[in-house]
Amino acid sequence: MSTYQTNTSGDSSVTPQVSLTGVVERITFHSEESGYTVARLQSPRVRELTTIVGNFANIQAGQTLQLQGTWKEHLQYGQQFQVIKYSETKPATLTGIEKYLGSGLIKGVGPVTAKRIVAHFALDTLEIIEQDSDRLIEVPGIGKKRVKMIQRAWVEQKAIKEVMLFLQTHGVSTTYAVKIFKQYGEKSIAIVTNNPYQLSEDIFGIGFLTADLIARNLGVDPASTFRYRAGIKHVLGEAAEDGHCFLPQPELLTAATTKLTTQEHTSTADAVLEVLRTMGVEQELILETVEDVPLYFQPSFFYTEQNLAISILKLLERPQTVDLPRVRNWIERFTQSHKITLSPEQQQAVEMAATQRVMILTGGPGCGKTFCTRTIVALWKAMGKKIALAAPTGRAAQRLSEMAGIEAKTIHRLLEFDPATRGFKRGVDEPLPHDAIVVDEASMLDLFLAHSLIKAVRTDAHLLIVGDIDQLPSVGPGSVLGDLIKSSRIPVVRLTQVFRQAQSSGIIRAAHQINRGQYPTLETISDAPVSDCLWHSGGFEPEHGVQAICELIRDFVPSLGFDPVTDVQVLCPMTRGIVGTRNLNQVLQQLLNPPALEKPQINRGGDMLRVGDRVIQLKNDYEREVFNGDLGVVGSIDSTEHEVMIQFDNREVIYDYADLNELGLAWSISIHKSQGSEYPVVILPLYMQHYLLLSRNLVYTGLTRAKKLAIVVGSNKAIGLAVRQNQVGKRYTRLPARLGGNTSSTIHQS
Ligand SMILES: Nc1ncnc2c1ncn2[C@@H]1O[C@H](COP(=O)(O)OP(=O)(O)OP(=O)(O)O)[C@@H](O)[C@H]1O
Repeated sequence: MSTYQTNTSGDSSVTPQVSLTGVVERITFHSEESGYTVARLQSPRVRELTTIVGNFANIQAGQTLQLQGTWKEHLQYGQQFQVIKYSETKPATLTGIEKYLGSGLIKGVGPVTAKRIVAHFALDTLEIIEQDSDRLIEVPGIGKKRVKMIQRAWVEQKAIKEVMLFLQTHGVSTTYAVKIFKQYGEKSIAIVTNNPYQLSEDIFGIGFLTADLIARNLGVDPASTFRYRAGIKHVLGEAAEDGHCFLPQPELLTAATTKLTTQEHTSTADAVLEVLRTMGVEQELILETVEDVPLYFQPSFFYTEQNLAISILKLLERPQTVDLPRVRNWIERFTQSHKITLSPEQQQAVEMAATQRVMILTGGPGCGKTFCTRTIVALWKAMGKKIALAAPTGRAAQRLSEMAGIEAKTIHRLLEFDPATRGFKRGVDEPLPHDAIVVDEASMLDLFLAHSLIKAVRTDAHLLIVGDIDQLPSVGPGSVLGDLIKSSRIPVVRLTQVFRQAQSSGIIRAAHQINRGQYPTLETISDAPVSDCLWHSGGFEPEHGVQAICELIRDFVPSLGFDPVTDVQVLCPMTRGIVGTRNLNQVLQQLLNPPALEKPQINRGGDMLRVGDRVIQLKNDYEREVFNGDLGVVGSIDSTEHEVMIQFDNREVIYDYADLNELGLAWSISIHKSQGSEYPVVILPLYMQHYLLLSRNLVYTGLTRAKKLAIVVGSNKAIGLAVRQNQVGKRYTRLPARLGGNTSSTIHQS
């Protein structure tokens, strides 16, 4: 039996503490994050169920609890028992045991199996599972495989409980406790006690602040070098999340000093500098001094940037001998037979693809990048080259396949990612077998992916990098496409002419206007719109915007023949706020996928995830082969196996409950996450509440995700501000300098 203290602030001085015993009948609400729980308890000899409220680590229906707390009168819900402390005893009645076993506590045992087990072993059930679990084979319908599964799950849940108890007392939520356990197993407590900051390196979702809280609860000295090192790395990690490959010393010092100062401890720049220098000497960080400014890199960033530059220079070194008149002849015959005319810029690009090993093709929407790429692919085919097409995301690869008429792969797949080694099979030692490679949506290439790709390209192969430089930079660190162009080392063709077919599109016109810093032409919404690029003022307040978005999705969009559930994507500049993704997801879920009896759902940290919900993957998961930004739909929820099935395009992928924080609702997603994808209809809320994030390339990227219809919702002021703002999102990188490019300052902000 274990005793747990809950965090509820029961005012015991006013109402006396009393004891209460009972069996948990059902859980009304449980927050995985905080453990805050509302449950219904059946007490012996009491007819009515009691509502209990408090923080619980791992509460399950069927548990027998002994509680201490106070009675409270809740204005809305009446009398409740506010739990201060609780302990658990094993259930003692047949029904209690059955409920406990079947509550989902053990993977592999649902209510039906629980009934069978209890019918066989009666009151000895729990003792047998604990001490003589091989006997489970005696239960009809349970085979050897299931026995093994139950044995494993039983041991795991016991160990989890222990780890939970330890972590809860040190301020960690139950969700993270499960993740910590999954990562470290039985070593969890030892690792956390030894170095709580390890968690922030190993576990997705645990950052320095959570680790710091645990460390504080464990009594780690706030002035310890140990803590300072973790704080400095954390600041560099945060900078990487903002896209930087390094930080100059002054910025790093300021940020780390602030981060390391707490109520009990004041950190100083001198103290941080001392630790920073040691980290440099010990190569825990790489120090590079440029123009007298010390720059600090995480080692992997430094070496990757350096090696990427070396790989590119190597590709550029190999000369290419081509018979240019023959190429021109081929282009003439090709364009004549296909009855097309290439613009001079396009002609230049096609010739360059034959004569240069590496080149970049850039330009805005409708300028014919795809058209040109198709011609280049045809030329390469005619030259007898073995060709590969790739893009950073599944969606972008799919689009490229459709447009180019040959199979395109994600870069991960092209490079043959191996989940076992967490590395790519293709690389310097085993390069790609292709003679010519096209990589599309190159604005999404971050430092690491670009390096993995380029080092796998044979030095005698061709590489065509296609991308729109005005789009948002990659989610990951670096600004590779921009840097490659800036270095002036790689030949670039910029397509600038918008083709007639594209000129009629209001979306394309608005995108080019935004790029030039002009207020875009948007048609005010009406019942019979002419343009495909519309504007709805969205009222004065963000609340009105939410209402407007709902009405657009419910009434307007279907009136134009679009499906409100599958065709529309709401893209927001940010997560927080009333018109942020978090709130809109709640509202749109209610509108588009409301609760229903036939739709199972699970509570995930206070948010519901329901069958039919649109979801987005939030990190690269190489084992499941699902990548950051992939969209799917909740297909089914299995409360016995603790698993959720997500349908991604044509693939079903299973998630354990504990891994559900890899997913977020996607009725509304951030513009950043939408890169590389296109949707029939895009709704783009832009409000002054977003002003810190509003920028030209953000709105440009959001708008150009729309294939058939874009609706901007929000104030003119916010749209105007975004269009004028061209200076945000600068990133620290040294790639242009490493390529030996003509950069005025070598400490580069791309
Ligand atoms: N040389 C050309 N002659 C005739 N039409 C062209 C030519 N180049 C492009 N187009 C047409 O212009 C339109 C836009 O071209 P394309 O789709 O290749 O642009 P893009 O730069 O790839 O745009 P996006 O970035 O939006 O995908 C298409 O309808 C295409 O067929």
